[in-house]
Amino acid sequence: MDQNEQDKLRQEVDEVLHGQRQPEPPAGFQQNDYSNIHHVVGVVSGKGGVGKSLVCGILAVELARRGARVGILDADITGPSIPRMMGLADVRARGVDNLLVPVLTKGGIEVMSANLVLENETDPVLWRGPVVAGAIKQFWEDTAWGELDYLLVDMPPGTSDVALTVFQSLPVDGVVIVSSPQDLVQMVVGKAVNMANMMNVPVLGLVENMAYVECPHCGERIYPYGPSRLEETAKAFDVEALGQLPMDAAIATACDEGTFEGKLPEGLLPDAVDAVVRTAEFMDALRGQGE
Ligand SMILES: Nc1ncnc2c1ncn2[C@@H]1O[C@H](COP(=O)(O)OP(=O)(O)OP(=O)(O)O)[C@@H](O)[C@H]1O
Repeated sequence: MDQNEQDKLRQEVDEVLHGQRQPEPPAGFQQNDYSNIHHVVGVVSGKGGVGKSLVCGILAVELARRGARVGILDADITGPSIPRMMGLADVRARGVDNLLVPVLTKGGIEVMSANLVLENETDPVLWRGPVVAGAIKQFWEDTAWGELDYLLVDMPPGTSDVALTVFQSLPVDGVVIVSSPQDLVQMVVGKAVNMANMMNVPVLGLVENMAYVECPHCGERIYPYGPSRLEETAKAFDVEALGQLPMDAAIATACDEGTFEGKLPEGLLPDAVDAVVRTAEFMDALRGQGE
């Protein structure tokens, strides 16, 4: 790099740092001729292990039960849990020509995940950020999704550069934020809300997972972390409260055994599912106006 180029670069960095200019986003990923994805909805969390994949799975199953064509893009490349949960732990995705073909669950949900292309489910994914971003690009550009009403993206936890790649490169209509009761207190959820706001991605609302335990005898709800702060937190960040899920050993077992899709009780998180459908209808109306 010669002196002129160095000076130009330094000036650009300076302008970005001092807020006079926005960094250039990478060009959006392109859909291929074998995919027609109408709506993309992300499921995010401020940190790992709070049940983001679980909520992603619930939304997928419930939307499919309502008759929608649904896919899940598991963008949690280094910690993919969707295939096992959906009973696909021993299945591998096929390739046709230069395209990957998503794997179908028993209920007809299309899934693409790093675990479906690795030789063994237990192989660790030790890829650096740009390689992980490349995998997400492949799962979008080089995967034959066919016609889908909804593609749910199980996002990597937290606010990493991979999460930024998804926001910047996929046409995300909105995100559902998942949190645990402790996150609501520690404001971890604020990071996820702020990230979505900074990326101009609408927040559909907030789900609180593991909010309570239900007594198996009398059905009483016990709140091990104290009274729920879902409503209060949602209000503080000006987002919708989309419901709570109990801590339930049956859910954990169904995720581990891969029987989730069949065993999931009907009608979980109805407000979250409605929010996804409403957003899709709104986006359709907007796009219709633009035509
Ligand atoms: N409500 C719940 N009741 C019982 N177990 C749960 C519940 N929610 C999640 N789990 C269990 O906790 C573990 C983590 O859940 P999950 O994979 O959905 O979290 P995640 O936020 O997607 O994690 P990661 O950050 O690794 O992507 C899983 O084993 C799951 O079965």
